[in-house]
Amino acid sequence: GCTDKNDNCSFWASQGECQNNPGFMHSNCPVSCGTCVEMKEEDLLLIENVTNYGKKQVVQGEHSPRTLDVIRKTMHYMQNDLQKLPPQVIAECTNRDELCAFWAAIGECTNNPEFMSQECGPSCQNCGEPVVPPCPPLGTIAAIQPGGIHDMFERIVSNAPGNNTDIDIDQDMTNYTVQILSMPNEKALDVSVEYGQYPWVISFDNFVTDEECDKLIELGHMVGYARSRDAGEVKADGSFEDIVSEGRTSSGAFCSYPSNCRGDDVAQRIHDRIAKVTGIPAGNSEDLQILKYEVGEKYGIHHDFVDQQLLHQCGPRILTFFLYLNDVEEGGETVFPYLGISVKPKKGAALLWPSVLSSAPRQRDMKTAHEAKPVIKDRKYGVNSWLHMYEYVDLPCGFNTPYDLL
Ligand SMILES: O=C(O)CCC(=O)C(=O)O
Ligand SMILES: [Fe+2]
Repeated sequence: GCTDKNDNCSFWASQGECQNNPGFMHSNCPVSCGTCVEMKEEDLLLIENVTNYGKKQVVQGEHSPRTLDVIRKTMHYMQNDLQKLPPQVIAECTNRDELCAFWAAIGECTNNPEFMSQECGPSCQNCGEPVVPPCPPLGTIAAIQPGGIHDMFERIVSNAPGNNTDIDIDQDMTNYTVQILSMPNEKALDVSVEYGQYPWVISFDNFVTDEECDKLIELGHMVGYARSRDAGEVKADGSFEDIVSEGRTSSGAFCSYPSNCRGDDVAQRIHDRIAKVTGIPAGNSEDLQILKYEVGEKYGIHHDFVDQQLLHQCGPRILTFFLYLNDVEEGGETVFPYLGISVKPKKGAALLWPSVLSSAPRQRDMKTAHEAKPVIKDRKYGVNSWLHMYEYVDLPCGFNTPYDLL
């Protein structure tokens, strides 16, 4: 029958996740999303028949018609086309997950081809075919070329209005100053030595006004700060366990359009300001993740780069723009253990660092692993803006659902 598969379903639904993350929600929380459907006799038979080719398929929610369509095509493919292929291919061709047909119906065969070919050959009707990595989506271009991160940081440092009185600040810009916490030495421009080089890390003062800080905190409360899920929980596609916030005990709220947050004037102004300073379009930023740490809460050492996103249309996270929304009496520092950097939270301040190498912007820069120290006295509020290589907002980012629920 039609049931919710997670205790948090009704909470997530109340936060607008049915609209925000329909892929994940409609298959896991159909009751809370109100998307259970009555199945026809012939459809039930179809679902029964396709179990000859792997796991029984889940058909639920508003995507049911398209999911059934995939199953019909799967049956035809398995009974006709597949039979012309070598026996080893036939033997390997099976749906290994109950969500294969659903994923195929929402476009994952093209958005996430490596995973889908492995797990869901019948549903994608491509058993034995070589995997073609996804092209960058039409109409968007890579935000950063090799060397571009280095150039960007140099530009940000020399253009900071508070450091340089020649720069006019327009209406929505603040009079921020910039300090360099880490930068490559001269040889950084020689690509071949970059692995041994230090990355850029810079901090900003007065990047966000007091009023904007207060508004962002309030938006977080409006959306609702949800406690991070425990590390090790199996994700919708079963493969993200070790990426998930190892050691995060704080709470977070994603400032999305469906939760009436991303469209807010202040949220938009912050996205625009970050875009103006970095030169990376606002659409390449994930929804602002507003964080709340109570006394004792922390985020253990981790890296913001997510390997699986290399296969997604949005591409990897290339930069983290982190905002501090309040002064914290004690604790709560952001620490980069490999760089000897420790930053104390300060209202309106910000921190910018790359997740990737400037010379090879699809490769993780291990040196920017970092942690948030436990808050000792007070409460800490912060914001993540994760900037991607490609457009994030208007195009599907493969399986962004599991991250969006962190
Ligand atoms: O709270 C901080 O200082 C850093 C948080 C962080 O690294 C993250 O959320 O990925
Ligand atoms: Fe982080």
